[in-house]
Amino acid sequence: MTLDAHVRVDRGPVVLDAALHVRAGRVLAVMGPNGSGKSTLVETLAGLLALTGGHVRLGDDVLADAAEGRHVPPRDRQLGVVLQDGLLFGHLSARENVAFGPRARGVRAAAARAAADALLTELGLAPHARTRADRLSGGQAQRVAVARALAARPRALLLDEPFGALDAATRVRVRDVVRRAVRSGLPAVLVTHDLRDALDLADELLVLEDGREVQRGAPADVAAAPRSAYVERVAASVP
Ligand SMILES: Nc1ncnc2c1ncn2[C@@H]1O[C@H](COP(=O)(O)OP(=O)(O)OP(=O)(O)O)[C@@H](O)[C@H]1O
Repeated sequence: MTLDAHVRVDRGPVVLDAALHVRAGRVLAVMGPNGSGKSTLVETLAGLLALTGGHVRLGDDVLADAAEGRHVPPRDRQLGVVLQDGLLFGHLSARENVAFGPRARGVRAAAARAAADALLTELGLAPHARTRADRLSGGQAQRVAVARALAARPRALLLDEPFGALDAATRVRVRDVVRRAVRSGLPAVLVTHDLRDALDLADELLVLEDGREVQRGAPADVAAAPRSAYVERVAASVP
């Protein structure tokens, strides 16, 4: 299953115009300065924003096409999405948040709970399975959001800064869980401000500035030959 998109979205001062092609089992990292359009890209792929031009396809499935006026609603896209504002159900426990998607798909309660617990354990959250989401720390909530995205048996992953609130050791652990999920056969788009995430996890790096692609390639190649001051700064941040 390949995620293939060319998205054009007019948003205030920035017009996002970006193309991507991510094969199953591969990760495309997206980096860029604040306001460059990274979240807009993820929200558009997820179906939360309408295209003003272009298309979003997943395998043979057309999720959006501006010319045809087609727009599949977010809940019908079967994507695992982590947005910047995690949007967990605050009154539900971590486990109930993660089990929510499988339950909605008709998985029986005990099986959904067991799957949620397995994911929470992998992500180091077993002690917090029963904690209400609104009582979790930022880094704990972020991991619950990752678990929830993976639990939904998605056809692709869209992750907007999913590691931002994590300490270094936890970050490595969560990256490993994401890597395994991707390698099982999902295309993934990962927005990050940390080049180490791209170097560690991504096959390709797309750099956006002002809504446009300024550089694209294997993460190490992009870092080795910066084509903008932003990329130069990012490359210098990793020894
Ligand atoms: N809800 C919104 N309504 C209108 N414009 C928005 C909205 N959210 C973001 N924008 C604008 O869209 C542009 C791109 O924002 P976006 O959030 O996609 O950037 P980003 O690259 O994800 O930034 P950051 O690194 O800060 O998360 C910015 O000019 C921003 O002001």
